[in-house]
Amino acid sequence: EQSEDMTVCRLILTEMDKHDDGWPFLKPVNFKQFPAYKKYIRQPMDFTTMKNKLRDNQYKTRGDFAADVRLIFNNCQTFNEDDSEVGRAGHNMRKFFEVRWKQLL
Ligand SMILES: Cc1ncccc1N[C@H]1CCCS(=O)(=O)C1
Repeated sequence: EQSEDMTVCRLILTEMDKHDDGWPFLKPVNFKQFPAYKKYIRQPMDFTTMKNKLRDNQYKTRGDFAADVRLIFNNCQTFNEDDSEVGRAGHNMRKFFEVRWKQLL
């Protein structure tokens, strides 16, 4: 059911927003703080942008939603060393998402 699908998406996004390791992904990366980011990351994404897209009904399927979540963590791996605060948070949050995503299938 379409609306139930979006309920699951909203639930997972809320859980990721509250997760201890979610802090690097709450808001768009600041290009002033990270000038190289704009050059290397073609499609930035973050939890607040996703919340707004959900609100504006911009996700038609669960797949569309999952693609944006995976974009966040793929961008994180592209820009951050695995052995860094943000890099580790990204790996932890990706794992959290994928496990939760399957549980709520
Ligand atoms: C996800 C990400 N990728 C690359 C650089 C930075 C970030 N996140 C930042 C978000 C604001 C707080 S911070 O500046 O410590 C980390």
